[in-house]
Amino acid sequence: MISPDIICDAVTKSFGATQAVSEFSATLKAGHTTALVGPSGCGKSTILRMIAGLETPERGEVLVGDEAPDAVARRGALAMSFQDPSLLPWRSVSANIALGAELARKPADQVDHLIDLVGLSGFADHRPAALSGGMRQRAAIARSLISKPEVLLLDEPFGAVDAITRRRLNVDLPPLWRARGTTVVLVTHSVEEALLLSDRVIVLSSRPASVVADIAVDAPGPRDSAFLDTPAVQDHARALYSALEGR
Ligand SMILES: Nc1ncnc2c1ncn2[C@@H]1O[C@H](COP(=O)(O)OP(=O)(O)OP(=O)(O)O)[C@@H](O)[C@H]1O
Repeated sequence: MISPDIICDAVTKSFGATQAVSEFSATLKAGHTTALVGPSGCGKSTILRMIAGLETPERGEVLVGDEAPDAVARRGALAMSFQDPSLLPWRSVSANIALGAELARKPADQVDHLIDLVGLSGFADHRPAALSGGMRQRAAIARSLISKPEVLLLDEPFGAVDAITRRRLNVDLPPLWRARGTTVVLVTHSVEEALLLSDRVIVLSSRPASVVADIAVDAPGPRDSAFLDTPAVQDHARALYSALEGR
């Protein structure tokens, strides 16, 4: 699979009188995971939605490789997992996960593996109403992974997941998308999660979002909770908190 760079060129977006994003520019490298962190309401989801082709910039441009985002989505190469999992209530967990492949016109050949990976073994035949919010979110993550997308957009994907499971998913899921060479953009409120999952963390200002810090997280090898205790990563965490606090 050849994943594309994502290029945001001076992207600006307003909703009526509310300017959500101002002149946001960044090239998000192919096969890398980039985290966007910033204060609540600063415009992170709006940036992600423009990369997904769900919102159109009023000025500037988003390109995924050399294509417009909606073209990439139409050919089934882009998947997104939202804060709100939006599963189909009449479908089982496994059928909801398979839907990610059906919509992308790809084979649904990894449903059981993904159910295991997100810790939903034993719930494959359950309907979403029989799951907790965190379990529904995990099903949505599996649904976004099944089509093996070139571009994966994750908006607070673990927000409702309990702390222990979240920690496990933070360690278990990235090897899957890294092995596939997926270009991933992640929105998270957690500095620790951003450091565990990402090659690069972009800190955004309060609304309208613009870049206030841009930190590369170079770390070959596996990342687990011990990784967060290493001096280099603690330096990154301090720099990120300073940028978030505007110091
Ligand atoms: N469809 C919309 N219509 C009107 N205003 C919107 C719309 N989408 C976003 N906004 C506004 O744009 C601003 C940025 O919203 P956005 O959801 O991008 O922030 P965020 O950084 O993702 O927030 P959070 O971290 O709380 O999820 C907010 O003031 C929000 O109210």
